[in-house]
Amino acid sequence: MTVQQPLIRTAAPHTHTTAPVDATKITVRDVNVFYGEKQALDSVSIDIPGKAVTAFIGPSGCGKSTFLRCINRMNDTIPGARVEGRIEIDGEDVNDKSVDPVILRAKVGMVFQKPNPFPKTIFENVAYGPRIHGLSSSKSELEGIVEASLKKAGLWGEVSDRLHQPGTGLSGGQQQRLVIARAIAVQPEVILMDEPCSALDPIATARIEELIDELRQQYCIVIVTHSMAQAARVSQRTAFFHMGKLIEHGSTEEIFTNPREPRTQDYITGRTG
Ligand SMILES: Nc1ncnc2c1ncn2[C@@H]1O[C@H](COP(=O)(O)OP(=O)(O)OP(=O)(O)O)[C@@H](O)[C@H]1O
Repeated sequence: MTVQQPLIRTAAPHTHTTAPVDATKITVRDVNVFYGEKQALDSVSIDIPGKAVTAFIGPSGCGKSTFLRCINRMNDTIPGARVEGRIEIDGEDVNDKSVDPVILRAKVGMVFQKPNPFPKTIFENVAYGPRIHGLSSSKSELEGIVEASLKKAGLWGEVSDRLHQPGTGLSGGQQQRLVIARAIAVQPEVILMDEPCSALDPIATARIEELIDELRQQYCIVIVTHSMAQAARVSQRTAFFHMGKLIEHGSTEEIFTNPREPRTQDYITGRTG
């Protein structure tokens, strides 16, 4: 196959592409998802590494968000949705009857397209999770968790003097970092991001991308993005979906420079989309 020059360039190797990725964190085998009679995902199997960013790309409606929601059982909340197959995190079946979805969703945090802070103060947005999950035994411990989470989300410097003002008063990019701090506060292992920058301007987007690059040192991150440039910039692994099927996955560099499948090639070169 003749491989054309890619339209999208992956970031310089020192930032990620040649960095070794960690061992498998999430194991997915033969996952099918149905909404009523309609099948949205067809026999998806993939191993997702820990301490790395995996990007899900593909045309609109191919099932990226549906698959992301399988990982923390958010599809359970959609009437008529049915998930088959096996998804394990560190060898534990997320769909096992013994798994409490509330605890699972703390371990597997989620960030959505539109920042969704609670209508509470900045402090309360971050403190809420640790409080309900019993992660702190004193006020000062809780304050410590809030500060550490806001620092990890790169927001502390901008909000430390107004912690008791509403979270909704922040800019879109700050709100998205607040939501990330809220996820971090309950000690997640995996962070799922569903087009986290699509409502943000380029500067706020760049700030979130930098943050994602920092967070991957500590967390398994899975990001759905419509921007192939973003996938190339932030991820070490990329998975290409098309019409409910996982067509191809591999290192981001490979997928963007030398895809095995013509459908991947057509998508990344902009011939389909
Ligand atoms: N709640 C739902 N009820 C019924 N069908 C749904 C629901 N959510 C998604 N679907 C369908 O499942 C398929 C996959 O949708 P999904 O949102 O996962 O795709 P996507 O790749 O994330 O799309 P996009 O890039 O546009 O966000 C689509 O055909 C969609 O219409």
